[in-house]
Amino acid sequence: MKPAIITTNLTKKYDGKTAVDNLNLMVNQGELYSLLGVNGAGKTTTIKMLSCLIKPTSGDANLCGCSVQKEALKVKEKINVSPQETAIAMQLSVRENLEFICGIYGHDKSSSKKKTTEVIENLGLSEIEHSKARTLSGGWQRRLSIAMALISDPEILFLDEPTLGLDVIARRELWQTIKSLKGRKTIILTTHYLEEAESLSDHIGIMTKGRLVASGTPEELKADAGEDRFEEAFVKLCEGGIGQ
Ligand SMILES: Nc1ncnc2c1ncn2[C@@H]1O[C@H](COP(=O)(O)OP(=O)(O)OP(=O)(O)O)[C@@H](O)[C@H]1O
Repeated sequence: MKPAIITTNLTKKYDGKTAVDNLNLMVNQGELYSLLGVNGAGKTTTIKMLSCLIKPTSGDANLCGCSVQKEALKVKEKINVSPQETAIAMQLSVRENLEFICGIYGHDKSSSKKKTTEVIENLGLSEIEHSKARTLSGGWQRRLSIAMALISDPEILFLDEPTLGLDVIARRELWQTIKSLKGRKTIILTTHYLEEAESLSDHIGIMTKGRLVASGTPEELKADAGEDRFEEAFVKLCEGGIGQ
């Protein structure tokens, strides 16, 4: 398997305070990797550095062969982000939102229609394609937000807390959408829902105070912590930092 992301001593300091501390992780192409950690652990800062929204203080990350320090523009062509705060135009329909994004990426009218239809079909949005975004439930809005991020055909997709605030049914429906992308895209997910990480991830990294304190498959992490339940393993690994 080829690596999609390799970070080397990736570090971010804010006014001398270290938010991400010499992070070394590797994510293989086509896998779903979850970054977990308690509030303030450094997950969002890591995602922001990997998606070139902020510059690392030191160290580097290589995404699909390109350095975030030296080739940020090339990295941006290969990735996309479905952010926590949705970037949907509420007065537009689902189709109009997607066609608008196609325009930003330089598609002409007929190619926009074709690409939009393809993404609508792939993400199961057909029944709501003509609904105004503002009339959609939170779950549908998140699905539209992911669809918008897929218009550019990114090799790597970042999903920052994609199911935050969704009810349990909508959350599980979104899991199906995310599962349907597995293997086709490299996905980096942050979440506070441990059951979600356990159910969806190929590999999980656990961060505490800016450092990666454990990494492995959900089964490996449970075995490392000597726990049957993932939640117990997570707490133990956060506190003890074993299992690297
Ligand atoms: N722009 C900023 N300026 C100063 N400090 C910051 C900034 N952004 C983040 N931090 C600090 O960096 C640390 C890591 O924050 P970060 O948001 O990456 O954590 P997180 O794991 O994503 O947390 P959460 O789960 O609450 O979203 C925290 O101590 C935070 O206060």
